[in-house]
Amino acid sequence: MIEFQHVFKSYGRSRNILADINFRIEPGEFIFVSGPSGAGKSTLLKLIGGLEPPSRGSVHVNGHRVDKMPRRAAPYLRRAVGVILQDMHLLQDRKAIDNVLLPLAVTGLETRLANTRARAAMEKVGLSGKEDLYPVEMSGGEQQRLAIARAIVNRPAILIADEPTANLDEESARRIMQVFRDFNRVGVTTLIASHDRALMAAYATRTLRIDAGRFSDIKGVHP
Ligand SMILES: Nc1ncnc2c1ncn2[C@@H]1O[C@H](COP(=O)(O)OP(=O)(O)OP(=O)(O)O)[C@@H](O)[C@H]1O
Repeated sequence: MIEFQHVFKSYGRSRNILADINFRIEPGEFIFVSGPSGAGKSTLLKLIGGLEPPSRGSVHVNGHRVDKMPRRAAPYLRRAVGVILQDMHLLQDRKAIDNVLLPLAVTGLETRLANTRARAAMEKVGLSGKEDLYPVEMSGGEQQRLAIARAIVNRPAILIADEPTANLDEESARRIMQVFRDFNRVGVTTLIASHDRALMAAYATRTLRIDAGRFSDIKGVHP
């Protein structure tokens, strides 16, 4: 469950990017966050992932108040929420498999088990056999799937992805969306920020839209 109550967000002394946002997302929902460039889509996802604090209001994730979480609770959130940001932050000097292993390092999982988990995550996103490649040796779509593998290796209950299909050709975008759908089908709550109308028309069941500070919660796609 994700719940925003009277959430405001500004950066420093700038205007409010988000103003009095209220919504609730039930486990297993598949949601798009839409709106023009700069509207605050990434900001909204970052609040859920605990990567930015709200200026006011409360953000609940699985019954925990993210905005009040002490620093030592951050590992909990990192495990509960898989984050795929726009710049994927893949480590270029590490092989694909080592990028996926990274989130497991902090869990203290035994090496052999960690390797099995990382390989399984790569298999789920269709990257079996690419374990030993470096990110630069992979296509844009493959790098995006690698970022997804890294986000799901800890088996999060929630996945948030910021423009995961930007800069991808149609076929790669379709494959990425299929990966999200597969996770959603087994119960993972999924939020995807996008301004690709065709993509949303094909997949959206509910859209949270931010436009010039106005927020709307729409069943299906924004008309
Ligand atoms: N760390 C930051 N410090 C200051 N301002 C920021 C910061 N992050 C975002 N902003 C500003 O907040 C506004 C919303 O940014 P955000 O990235 O959430 O929008 P977006 O809808 O995701 O845009 P895009 O579609 O272009 O990615 C923008 O005006 C941006 O310049």
